[in-house]
Amino acid sequence: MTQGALSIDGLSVHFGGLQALRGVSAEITPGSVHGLLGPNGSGKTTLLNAVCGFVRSTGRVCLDGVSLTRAPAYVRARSGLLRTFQSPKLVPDLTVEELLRVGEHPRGFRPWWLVTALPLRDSRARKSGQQRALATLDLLGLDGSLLAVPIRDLSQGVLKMVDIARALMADPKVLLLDEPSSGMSEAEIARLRGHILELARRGTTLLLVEHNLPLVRAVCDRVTVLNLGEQLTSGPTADVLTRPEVVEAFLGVGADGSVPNAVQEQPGGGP
Ligand SMILES: Nc1ncnc2c1ncn2[C@@H]1O[C@H](COP(=O)(O)OP(=O)(O)OP(=O)(O)O)[C@@H](O)[C@H]1O
Repeated sequence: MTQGALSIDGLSVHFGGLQALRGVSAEITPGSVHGLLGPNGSGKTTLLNAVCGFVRSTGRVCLDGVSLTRAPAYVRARSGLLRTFQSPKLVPDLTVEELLRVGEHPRGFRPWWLVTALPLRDSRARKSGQQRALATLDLLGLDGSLLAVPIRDLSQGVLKMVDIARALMADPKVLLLDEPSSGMSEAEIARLRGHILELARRGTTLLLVEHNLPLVRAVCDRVTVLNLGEQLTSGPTADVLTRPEVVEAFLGVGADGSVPNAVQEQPGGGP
C-alpha cells in the first residue's frame, strides 16, 4: 500500500440557502487515523462528499501536495482517494466477488461495464482478480467463501466490511470511512478496530467519521470536531475529547453539568 497526505483547506458547501460546511481545514499525515466527529447534521458526511468531489465545494483539497480541487470524483478515486458509505447502496444482485472486481476499476482504468457485463474470458485476469479479492477479504478477517454470496444476503455488519473491501480493491492512499461501525455488533466493532489499526500500520491514511467514541479513542491519532458545519476544534484525540466545548456540543451535558456515562463509554455511544 502507498502512503498519502491529505490536506483540506477552507472547505465550504452550500445546499441552496443552507451552508452545510464553513471553511473547514485539516492536515492529515500519511499513515495516520484522523477522526471526524460531531452531532447529527453537523456536516461530517458533507465534508467527505466534498473531499471526494461528490458535491460542489469551495476551498482546496490536496493529495500528496497535488491539488484535486478541480478534479471530478472519478479522477480523485484514480488518484488514490477512496471512500465507504454510511449506508452502502450496493447492487444487490452482484456477488461479493463481482462487487470487489468493480471496486478494482479505479486502479486499472477499465470501464465498469467491461468488468461486470462481459464474460470473464481472460482466465489469468480472472484468477489474479479473484486472488486479489480473496487477499482483501482475508486482510479484513472475512472468509473467502463470501466471494460467491450475493450482496442481498449479507448482514448489515458484513455489508459494511465488504464495502471497505470494495474500496481497498482500488489500493487507496487515503481511505475515508463514513460511520463504519453503525449496524455492527460489538464483536464486529472490536474486529473493525483491529483492522483499522492494521490498515494504518500498513501505510493507508484514514479519515474516520464515527459516533462510537471508544472506537475513536482506540484508533484515532487526532480528531476534528464539527458543529453546525463549523470546525469547533481539532487536535490529539485524548486532549480534544475532554475540552469543555466538545463535551457540551458533542457529548451532551446533563442538567447537573455531568457527562452522561452512556455516551462516554458505551460502544454504541453517540449524540
Ligand atoms: N444533498 C443535500 N441537500 C440539501 N441538504 C443537505 C444535503 N446533504 C446534507 N444536507 C444537509 O446538510 C447538513 C449536514 O448534513 P450531513 O449529512 O453532512 O451531516 P452529518 O454530520 O454527516 O450527520 P449524521 O451524523 O446524521 O450522518 C444537514 O443539515 C443536512 O440536512
